[in-house]
Amino acid sequence: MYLPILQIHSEDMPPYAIVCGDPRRAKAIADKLQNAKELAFAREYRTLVGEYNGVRLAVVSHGVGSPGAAVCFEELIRAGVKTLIRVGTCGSYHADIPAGSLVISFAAAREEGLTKQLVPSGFPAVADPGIIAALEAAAAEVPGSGVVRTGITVCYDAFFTGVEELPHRKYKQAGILAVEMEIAALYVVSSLRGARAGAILAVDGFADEDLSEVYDPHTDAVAQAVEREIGIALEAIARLARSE
Ligand SMILES: O=P(O)(O)O[C@H]1O[C@H](CO)[C@@H](O)[C@H]1O
Ligand SMILES: O=c1cc[nH]c(=O)[nH]1
Repeated sequence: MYLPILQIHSEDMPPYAIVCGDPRRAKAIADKLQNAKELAFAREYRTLVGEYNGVRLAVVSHGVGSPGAAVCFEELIRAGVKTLIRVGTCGSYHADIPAGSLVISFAAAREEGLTKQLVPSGFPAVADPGIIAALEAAAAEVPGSGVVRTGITVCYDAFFTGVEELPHRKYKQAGILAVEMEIAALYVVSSLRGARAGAILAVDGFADEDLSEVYDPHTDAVAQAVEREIGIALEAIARLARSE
């Protein structure tokens, strides 16, 4: 089967995939694989395949924001991908989860618009527990400094605030760890289409006004956290593959 938006053939796709927003991050992840090959680079969707410790996997960029990312997730699942791990960045709500920390998201509050067009408001955006366990186990093994926390994240469409206030204060008070823009789509689409998903995020700053300073996602601390989460996601996939 030919997937017209990603511009890939399902026959070329393995059952495991790492997904991320940035096409350059996708290439950086694929550079850690053996026999890596780029299959397509269409719009924001860069698809590469390779092997990690004998496990074939794809690495695919989905761009910024849920509608475009959902197109990517839908086509990957149609192509036969069964396990998707998002390796992203996020803004933290808490002073003790500063830039350079990692957040494993086991569920997402659905503050974006895309999933409202797919499922009723009561439908949860949840990760696969096996993937979360594999990410946590891999995080305990992959070296690196900095906080690693597992919890709930919130998914927005807006990155910059307009004249309406984003509900940061309420979600922070409710114990949400961090904000990003695609996990709700990933978890809902995966649930609907019979795939399993999880996500790990590198904190690149603070998301709300109480804590925010100058936003700079290009620091050494963030780069090191991204490097570490890539290692954790690859190890998690190796663990999942070994257990199957
Ligand atoms: O680093 P990525 O994977 O792109 O994730 C986060 O970064 C982007 C915003 O800068 C959004 O896509 C958000 O979800
Ligand atoms: O969506 C995002 C991603 C990274 N950092 C943020 O503050 N927000």
